[in-house]
Amino acid sequence: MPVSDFSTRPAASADGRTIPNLLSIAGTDPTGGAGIQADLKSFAAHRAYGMCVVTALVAQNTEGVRDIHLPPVEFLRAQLDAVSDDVAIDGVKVGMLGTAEIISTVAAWWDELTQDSGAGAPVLVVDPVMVATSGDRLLHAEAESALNGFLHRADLITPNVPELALLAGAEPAATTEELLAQAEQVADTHHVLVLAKGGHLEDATVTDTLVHPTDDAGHRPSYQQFESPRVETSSTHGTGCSVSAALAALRARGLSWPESVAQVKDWMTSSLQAAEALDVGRGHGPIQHFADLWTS
Ligand SMILES: Nc1ncnc2c1ncn2[C@@H]1O[C@H](COP(=O)(O)OP(=O)(O)OP(=O)(O)O)[C@@H](O)[C@H]1O
Ligand SMILES: Cc1ncc(COP(=O)(O)O)c(N)n1
Repeated sequence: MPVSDFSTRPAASADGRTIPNLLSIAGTDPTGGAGIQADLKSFAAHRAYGMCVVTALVAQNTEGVRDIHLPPVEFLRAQLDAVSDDVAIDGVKVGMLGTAEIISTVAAWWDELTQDSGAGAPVLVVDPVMVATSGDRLLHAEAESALNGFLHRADLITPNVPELALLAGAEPAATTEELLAQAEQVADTHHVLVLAKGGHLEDATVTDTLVHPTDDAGHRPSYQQFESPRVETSSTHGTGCSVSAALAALRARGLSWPESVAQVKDWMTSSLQAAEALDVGRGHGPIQHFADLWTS
């Protein structure tokens, strides 16, 4: 956890910029609902300038993943350097990493980028993408321990129910209580703030919870819970990607984590409600990122 204070952070405008520069490091979805394509829409919906570095080219659609092509890691590093040699980055969202080699390449770049920056480091949100909604694996099973070794760098991680179970080495939680116990374990293991997302539970209310690690005195700040009504829709492809990108953007704009989560939950509810106006694919369709913008 590189940021000592979990609740406040200077806005990107502290050095004169009012529109933060946000980078997504993730895989692709040619149907535009998940991965990098979702992240860029989410950055734009939250008034941030979006940039992207591709970790994996994924031949997928709303029905599932067909194939994955991994560019050489030297080329991944070249993409990362091309951005950071030129642009002041205010926030980074990391999604699909795929392999241990990709994880160590991104980690080395991040460590060099931030070695002297202290609290001035970009916001880092890690969505520990492992398995797609369709059930297809997006992270090699043998890379799970490498992903565990990456997480302490993050300001916030945003696992869903199955991802939190894999990180905690447990069965997927069936209740919010089980989810929170796993989140506490993961928060303490990696000393990182966890947003435990409840989308995969079946309650009529979807609850996401910010779970802090214990501090040096063994004290854990109280949970902050964010509830919203469950929207009945099959258009949930890319919700996790979109939420993590939105949180990175709002935090880089200077909102606290609780303010960011509250705002993103409201936005996600309207994006899911408006998704039926889209007609994209036969499987799990995308959300409507711009529902609040396209009012006519
Ligand atoms: N049906 C729903 N109605 C309202 N909010 C939802 C619904 N499903 C998910 N959300 C919200 O969307 C976000 C993503 O939740 P979820 O737990 O589904 O993550 P995820 O599994 O990573 O997403 P993805 O479907 O992209 O894999 C959370 O903020 C959650 O509260
Ligand atoms: C490149 C990429 N990253 C992440 C996801 C997860 O999204 P979902 O669980 O909604 O399929 C995905 N399908 N593809």
